[in-house]
Amino acid sequence: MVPRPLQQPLNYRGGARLQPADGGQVEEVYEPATGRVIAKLLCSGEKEVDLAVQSAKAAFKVWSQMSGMERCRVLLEAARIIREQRDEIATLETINNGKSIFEARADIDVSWQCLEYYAGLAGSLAGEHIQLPGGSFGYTRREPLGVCAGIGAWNYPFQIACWKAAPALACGNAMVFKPSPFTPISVATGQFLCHHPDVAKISFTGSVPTGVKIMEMAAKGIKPVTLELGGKSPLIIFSDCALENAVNGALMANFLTQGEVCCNGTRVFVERKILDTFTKEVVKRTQKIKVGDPLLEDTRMGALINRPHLDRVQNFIKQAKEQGAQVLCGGDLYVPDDPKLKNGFYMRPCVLGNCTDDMTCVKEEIFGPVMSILPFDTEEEVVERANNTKFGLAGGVFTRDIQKAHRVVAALNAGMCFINNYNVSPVELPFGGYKASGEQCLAVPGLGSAAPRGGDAPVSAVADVSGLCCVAEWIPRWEMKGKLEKRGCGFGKRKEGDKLLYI
Ligand SMILES: NC(=O)C1=CN([C@@H]2O[C@H](COP(=O)(O)OP(=O)(O)OC[C@H]3O[C@@H](n4cnc5c(N)ncnc54)[C@H](O)[C@@H]3O)[C@@H](O)[C@H]2O)C=CC1
Repeated sequence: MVPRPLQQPLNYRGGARLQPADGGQVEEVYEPATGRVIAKLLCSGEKEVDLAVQSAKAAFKVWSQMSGMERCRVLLEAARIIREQRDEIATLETINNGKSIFEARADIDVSWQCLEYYAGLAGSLAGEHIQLPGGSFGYTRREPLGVCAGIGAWNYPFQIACWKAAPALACGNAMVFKPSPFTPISVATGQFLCHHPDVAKISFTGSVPTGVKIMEMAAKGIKPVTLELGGKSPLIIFSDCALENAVNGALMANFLTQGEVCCNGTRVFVERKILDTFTKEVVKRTQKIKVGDPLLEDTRMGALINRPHLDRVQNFIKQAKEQGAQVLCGGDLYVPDDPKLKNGFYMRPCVLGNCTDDMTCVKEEIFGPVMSILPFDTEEEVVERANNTKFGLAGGVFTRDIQKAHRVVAALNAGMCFINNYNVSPVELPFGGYKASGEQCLAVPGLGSAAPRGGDAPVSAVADVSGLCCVAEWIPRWEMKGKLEKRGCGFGKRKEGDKLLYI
């Protein structure tokens, strides 16, 4: 595992890679798999942010005047380049993030598919013609906002950049994107962006506390924001489920990307009648997950993002034990045999039993590979408990009773629901949540129930971006049954009374 040394500066603006014009504080970037420093990052200051925004503003003048079809061609070309370099980008993503190469490849596929999807929409964005009395008429135009700022989290670095950029660009906006390097200066960079008078909209993915700050900053400039924040989603397993599929779903819902996924279903409610059987099977399967070098093809769980985050996840487990939860498997640090990985940030995936709703591990987002199992007795009870959270990002139900399935997901206060499946997010569907999970969305007629992610037009709302799980490839990871045909079981939910069923 030899990462190529960075040959060029990281900042990209005005068509070239450049060192930041100011800031200049050096931060070390770690490789999660080995714990070693793989790059030194020169942080960007206020002047650099301004130069990036000015560059985007100049690009906006040209880009916004292009027709949708012209923008479509450019986006398709970008998608093609990413597709051709998929393996190389995925390798860098794995080195950078610690997730398995298997997952990283799927993330890159999602990224180019997202660009293709919005390229396809760009040519058909249109306003409306409205008849008025006496033969008069009015019309609406879809207009881009200007320069949009995208601020991303670290768990899906490349994908988040594409999710935010693709819809913004398709609609004629320009974008300045700031990834997450985990530094105080990077926060300042984000703040400069949010406060910049030439930034018209902010699209943010990250934690709830930062989301609150972003909203406060945006309010000062009266800028629209789109927030994709954290979650603590419920996964409800009824006794009439197909057990093996439900077990697979629980693994998928908890251990994807080392558990560092906002929409993971980490509160696993299991109907008491099957609690023992289900738990035993989940533990057995969890113990078989291959943890280790993320660049190896058969690795199914890589390293967590960094040491402080690993410590944080470990603390959640310690606290869970103190509060009475029982560690049924995993939760301990893992040191791979390969000596070059011995300083990596690994842990074994953890299943917690004996959990109750008031425990910290059940209430707070851990953002690591920790599943909490909670028994329940009735449908009414479990729906109430599932909704008893400050979050509302996703939810899942496993049952053979299709009426019950739809009844329960309709009752969940969650932006995305899965039936007999989990973490399937085709690009055509909206992605976002309720309550502190932060989505602010607008339905877009003609674009499905898309929600704006990356910048949109004031008179027209805009396109959304959704992550696209490459279903056919994802599912075999946990050996879920059904593969593509299971797609018919999922659906996205935009707001009450406006649900999008997809078949
Ligand atoms: N709902 C969704 O779609 C997703 C949500 N997330 C959430 O993201 C969180 C983990 O990501 P982190 O990177 O740790 O989140 P974070 O909130 O610490 O940082 C996110 C980004 O905001 C920047 N930032 C931090 N403080 C800022 C400030 N005051 N002003 C402007 N920018 C600032 C960071 O540098 C980074 O680029 C989890 O809570 C997770 O649930 C992650 C992925 C997807």
